[in-house]
Amino acid sequence: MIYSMINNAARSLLCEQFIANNTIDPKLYDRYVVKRGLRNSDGTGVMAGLTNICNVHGYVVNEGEKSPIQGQLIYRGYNINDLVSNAQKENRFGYEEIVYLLLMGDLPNREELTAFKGMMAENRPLPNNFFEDMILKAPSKNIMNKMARAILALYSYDDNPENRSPEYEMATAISIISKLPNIMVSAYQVKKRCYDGESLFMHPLIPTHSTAEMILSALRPDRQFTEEEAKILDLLLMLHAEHGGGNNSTFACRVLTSSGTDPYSAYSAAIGSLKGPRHGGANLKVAAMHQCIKDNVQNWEDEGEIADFLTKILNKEAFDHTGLVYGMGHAVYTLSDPRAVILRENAKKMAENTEFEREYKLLEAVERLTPELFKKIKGSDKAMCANVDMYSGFVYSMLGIPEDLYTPMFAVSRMAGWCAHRFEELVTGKRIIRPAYKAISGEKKYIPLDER
Ligand SMILES: CC(=O)SCCNC(=O)CCNC(=O)[C@H](O)C(C)(C)COP(=O)(O)OP(=O)(O)OC[C@H]1O[C@@H](n2cnc3c(N)ncnc32)[C@H](O)[C@@H]1OP(=O)(O)O
Ligand SMILES: O=C([O-])CC(=O)C(=O)O
Repeated sequence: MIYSMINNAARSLLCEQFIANNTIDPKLYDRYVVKRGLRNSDGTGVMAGLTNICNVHGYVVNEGEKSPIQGQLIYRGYNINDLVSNAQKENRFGYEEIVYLLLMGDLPNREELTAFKGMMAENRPLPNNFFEDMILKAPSKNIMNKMARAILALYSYDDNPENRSPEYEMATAISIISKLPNIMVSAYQVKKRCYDGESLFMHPLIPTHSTAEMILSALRPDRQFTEEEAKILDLLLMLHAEHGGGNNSTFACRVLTSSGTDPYSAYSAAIGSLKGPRHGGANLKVAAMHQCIKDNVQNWEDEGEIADFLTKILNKEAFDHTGLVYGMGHAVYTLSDPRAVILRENAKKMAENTEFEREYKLLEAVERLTPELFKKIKGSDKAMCANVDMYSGFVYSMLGIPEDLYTPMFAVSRMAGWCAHRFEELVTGKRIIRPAYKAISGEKKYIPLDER
């Protein structure tokens, strides 16, 4: 049921008027040299700031020409491949170390890491009555929506939410990063009870758990999980934690921060942005698209048949009729997104000799076939690769994590990056972010009501 009391006929009429008065001729963007989506004509982003936090490296510009390269992701100077492989070599969880690295600016030593993990564990519980008042009441079918509202609601539980001192901001950031997984799982349990007719259970937290272990333990009725499962979830958390200042959600966080507003407003806005299907919400869309391909392609090993269906998607004749192959394409990466490379390898290993193997091969065929089809259909020479959202949902599904949590898991991890960028904006930005819009409306003489 829609709460709006505007009937269909009125809605159509208002929309018609809106469209008639609001179309903008695409040629005007060129005439006024407007950088649509804050992009230069070759697709590179307009430089909007400086950052110490992360380098997303996806192409080189040589004598004015953009050349594709294999993608690299560097957190605070450390290559993501090194961060991941060293945590794996030492057989330990890596996400908490990455949170420390992003917030504080360098890797923690053993004592610092132990103390930080303790701080995160202490901060996981929600304030008194928060679950009853803010999560159980007014549930949402969409966990991203509930998480954004829960973060905003935390403002009321903070004694001094307008304190902008770095010490206060740091404490707030650690508190929110630690609480968000708990908020996510709680919101999901309530959603299942209210909308799916399932039982609600709320296991007590175990303070010694890493973030990945806490999530698996809280989600499963019997609290059981294997070490291997927890390490894969930890890997997903490490890979999603940060992606520079220009991605849509981080930029949203920086835009809000630059106005001087409170952290709860800035972080909830970032969650709202990440929810979008062209950003973090793409992992959910990939799952739906994968299902649609499985339903419509009879022989999953027939590349011709898969290519025909992808052609229909690209021509807006199938799936959600947007023409987008979700999980493909990136604003920065050209030949590869290093996160998708790592996730593909892990997805392959997990699926081998299991019921998931055929599905993995189908997804991999989508990744392989789409770039050529895209070039042919669009007549574009844009290099296109799979992005982080291509395989993440599939890995979550093999871990038994429900689709409702695909994008929320991304938000839980990325909160670390958003917090680091908020600090950087507070400390180094010092200007309200305020680009310009060229007005093309012209001027009109006011007509009195009776004469219109
Ligand atoms: C965590 C993340 O946010 S990763 C990205 C997740 N998003 C997705 O997977 C959604 C699918 N991909 C996309 O929509 C895009 O590739 C984006 C948003 C990720 C990046 O977009 P950009 O590189 O900036 O490309 P841009 O938006 O300029 O598109 C250029 C053209 O290519 C098309 N295009 C880009 N990606 C795709 C795609 N995956 N499938 C079909 N067409 C595409 C666009 O529709 C556009 O067509 P148009 O000129 O007819 O309007
Ligand atoms: O960088 C981007 O535009 C989107 C992305 O991959 C991310 O935020 O992880």
